[in-house]
Amino acid sequence: MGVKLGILGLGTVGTGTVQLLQDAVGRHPLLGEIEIYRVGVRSPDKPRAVELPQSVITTDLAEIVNDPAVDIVVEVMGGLEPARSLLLQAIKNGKHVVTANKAAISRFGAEIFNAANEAGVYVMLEAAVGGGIPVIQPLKQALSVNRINTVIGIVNGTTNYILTRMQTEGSDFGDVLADAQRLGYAEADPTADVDGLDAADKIAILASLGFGGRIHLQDVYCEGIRQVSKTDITYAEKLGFVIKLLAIAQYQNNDHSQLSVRVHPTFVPKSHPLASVNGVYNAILVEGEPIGQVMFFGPGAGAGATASAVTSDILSLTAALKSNTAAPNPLLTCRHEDYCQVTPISELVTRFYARFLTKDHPGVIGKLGTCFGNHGVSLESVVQTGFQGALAEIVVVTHDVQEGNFRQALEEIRSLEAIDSIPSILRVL
Ligand SMILES: NC(=O)C1=CN([C@@H]2O[C@H](COP(=O)(O)OP(=O)(O)OC[C@H]3O[C@@H](n4cnc5c(N)ncnc54)[C@H](OP(=O)(O)O)[C@@H]3O)[C@@H](O)[C@H]2O)C=CC1
Ligand SMILES: N[C@@H](CC=O)C(=O)O
Ligand code: NA
Repeated sequence: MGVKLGILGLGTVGTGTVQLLQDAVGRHPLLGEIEIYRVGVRSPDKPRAVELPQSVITTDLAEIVNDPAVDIVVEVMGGLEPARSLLLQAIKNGKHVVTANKAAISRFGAEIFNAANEAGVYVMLEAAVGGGIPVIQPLKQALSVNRINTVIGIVNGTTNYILTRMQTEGSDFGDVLADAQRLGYAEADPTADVDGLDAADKIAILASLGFGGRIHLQDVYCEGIRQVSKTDITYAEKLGFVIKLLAIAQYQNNDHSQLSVRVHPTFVPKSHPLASVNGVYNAILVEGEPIGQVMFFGPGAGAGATASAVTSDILSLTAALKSNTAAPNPLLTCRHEDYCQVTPISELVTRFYARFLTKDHPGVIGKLGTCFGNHGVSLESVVQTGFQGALAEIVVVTHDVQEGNFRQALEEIRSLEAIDSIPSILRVL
């Protein structure tokens, strides 16, 4: 007997998934056993890129998760509610679940996974991080024998696409964002992409898998790309860097009591493997013992890529249903009960890039140096390249410094009469 899917949502990802399932020839033979049984949408009369019998489509999503005939619920509708309630209801009804919804998992993961463990069903989420890149399954299975000490990646396709085009074409932020929306990369509300919130959801999920405990989303430090200007992109280029929105989960100095989880635009040295990841591509670099470094690279958003991840989860569940064993597979379930202790951003040790606009007074660079020195911040380079109107532009890159000390130095610098403004402060990898 076929495995019956109830799909919630027929937008970018839902449509891609249906297209893949309807075109099964040459793919895994088990796909032939999967039936698209019900599909839930908001607007049934919307023109669709896929053909489905009218009887399959419904606007009553509760009916899908409560239908005893449905084996697997595929949640590709997005948003927090009603997605959360529908997922929980499906689980309560004993259905396995596939979701691409990192926003719901990063916020309600504990509730959802506890319910799933209690009901003896699986929650699969390969599409939730890195789009089509297989990264959840490797962290849960193949890499889980390693002690992980770093997960660092470019995990938002929209912002990587925007930064790449700003860098290569000098394009304006707004125009490029509109293109990312048209291409189906951006979230329904692109604020989640641009302000780093989508990447924060994703690194919370990856950190949880890599570091053996749940993550409170509010512990993830998050900055987006709104403040990244063409001027900073040009300085980065001159200094041998590119600017990337990085999501990082890492033990500081190999100290397991110091887990830092954060998202921010970052100066990445051009020689670093993440520096050449451009456009909608994502990459996740995992460092563990004994394996060393492993990097996952591929398309991080878009219909086909994300459908590949969703359908691979559907396939794994189909195989589990077919194998008919009662005991849950411990490699597919969530084993976490406790939360990780996350170190505050003020304790981060990193390098910084800062750009200052100053009055053209003699001795300004010396005064900056004194303020930094007062707080133990040592400078790697100081450059004064030009003027913005009547104001001189000074750029500094520091050596490693504790963030709290750096911020205190900036406070002192802000109070200097010669300082007009500090338009940019970015961390350096
Ligand atoms: N787009 C991408 O590249 C990626 C997206 N994701 C995630 O996948 C999920 C889906 O994203 P995406 O496909 O882009 O989103 P879309 O906005 O394109 O599609 C959402 C779909 O869900 C339906 N829907 C939404 N809310 C309701 C509701 N309350 N009742 C009934 N139907 C509803 C919509 O119906 P209708 O069509 O009638 O409006 C639409 O078909 C999100 O969680 C997203 O974060 C993950 C990886 C990549
Ligand atoms: N909006 C997201 C979609 C995939 O998760 C992105 O741009 O990466
Ligand atoms: Na993935």
